[in-house]
Amino acid sequence: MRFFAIGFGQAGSKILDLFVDNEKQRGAGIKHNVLAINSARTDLLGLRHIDHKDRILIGQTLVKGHGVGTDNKLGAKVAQEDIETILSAIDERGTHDVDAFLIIAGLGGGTGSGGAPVLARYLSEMYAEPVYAVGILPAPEEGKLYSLNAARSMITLLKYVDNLILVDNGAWKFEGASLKESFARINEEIVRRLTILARAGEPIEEGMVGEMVVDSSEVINTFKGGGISSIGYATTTAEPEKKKKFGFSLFKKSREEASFEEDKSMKIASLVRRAALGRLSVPCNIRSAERALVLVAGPPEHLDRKGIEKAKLWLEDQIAGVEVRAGDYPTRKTKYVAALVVLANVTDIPRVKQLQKLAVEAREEVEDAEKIRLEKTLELFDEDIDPLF
Ligand SMILES: Nc1nc2c(ncn2[C@@H]2O[C@H](COP(=O)(O)OP(=O)(O)OP(=O)(O)O)[C@@H](O)[C@H]2O)c(=O)[nH]1
Repeated sequence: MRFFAIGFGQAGSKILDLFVDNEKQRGAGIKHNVLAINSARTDLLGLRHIDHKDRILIGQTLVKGHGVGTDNKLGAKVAQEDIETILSAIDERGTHDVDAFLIIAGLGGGTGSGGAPVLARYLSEMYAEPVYAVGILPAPEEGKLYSLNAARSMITLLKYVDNLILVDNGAWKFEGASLKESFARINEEIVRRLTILARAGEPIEEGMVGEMVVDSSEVINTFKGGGISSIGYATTTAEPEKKKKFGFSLFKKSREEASFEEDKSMKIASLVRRAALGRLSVPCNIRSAERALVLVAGPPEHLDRKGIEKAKLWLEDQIAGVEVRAGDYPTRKTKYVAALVVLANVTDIPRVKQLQKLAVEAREEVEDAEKIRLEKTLELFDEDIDPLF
């Protein structure tokens, strides 16, 4: 699955930077196109792995390289003003072998939160390829302004994207660590999921045979519909296969072998269950998902078709719809077996409801404060003095 991946704003660019590094380290050989876009010059300079030619500073006339200061209306304006520059950069890099666009942004800030929906709108109008967004939700302790930004951005994004994959910073904060301290680890978790998703439909390593191949078109079919998705992930170490000591008699050997195979398939099925029921990118009710996709990656001797089929049947029972796609990706470049579960088009997401409530409160407080400020300022000058002009 080849992405044209765009990191918008600080959070989005940092996550993309890590994704680029990860792909290089693994020698994945999948050619993604990437762009980091920001209105803050220093944030762009801080990136380490994205080529300088793939970094775009926007809004120089309006904010002079200093960012939009958590004002996502200004973020949208800045993106709109420089949309030609962004679209030309995308066009120059080419889109003919791209399977989907992926815009990554923190929804609580200004540049990414305001700019991502503007870009999504243009891309969806101009290109046939699906447009996905990875939206990072602010943690509750970041305050109501962040909630208002995220709620506004989400509702606009949903008008233009083919799917919005949410990540909840609040749910992912690591115990004992501050939110800022947790960022690096949260970003790693996001990148792990994106990396596996990117493996779908790509040529596997030489000499490896995937038993159940998931093509990029199956990912696209899972995500279609323009809803919100949550992604689960679980890993287990791929223990070296114990030398099979299968006794003397032929009968005994086949029984032990069967139980060994059974064990392997149970492990895969339970790994997938852990991914679906464990920490999701945004906590949601699995029973409200319309579709699901399972991808299992790991050393080939640890993958198991029966296990994946079992997991698939189990997921069919769990979700609201009936469409569950599943496949594997054998690789020797890891000591782990990893399972990714996409819960597509989920509708029961308490955090989204809560964010909207906070956003409405924030909007009302802003409006009230403005009204009071105007009244009080007028009261300050209620003596009968004429202005100069
Ligand atoms: N997961 C994660 N979230 C981040 C990171 N950096 C910032 N955030 C979150 O993203 C939101 C702020 O978005 P940013 O990307 O920093 O802001 P921006 O788009 O650059 O916009 P301005 O700074 O206002 O110009 C907040 O909710 C932060 O919690 C990061 O590295 N990882």
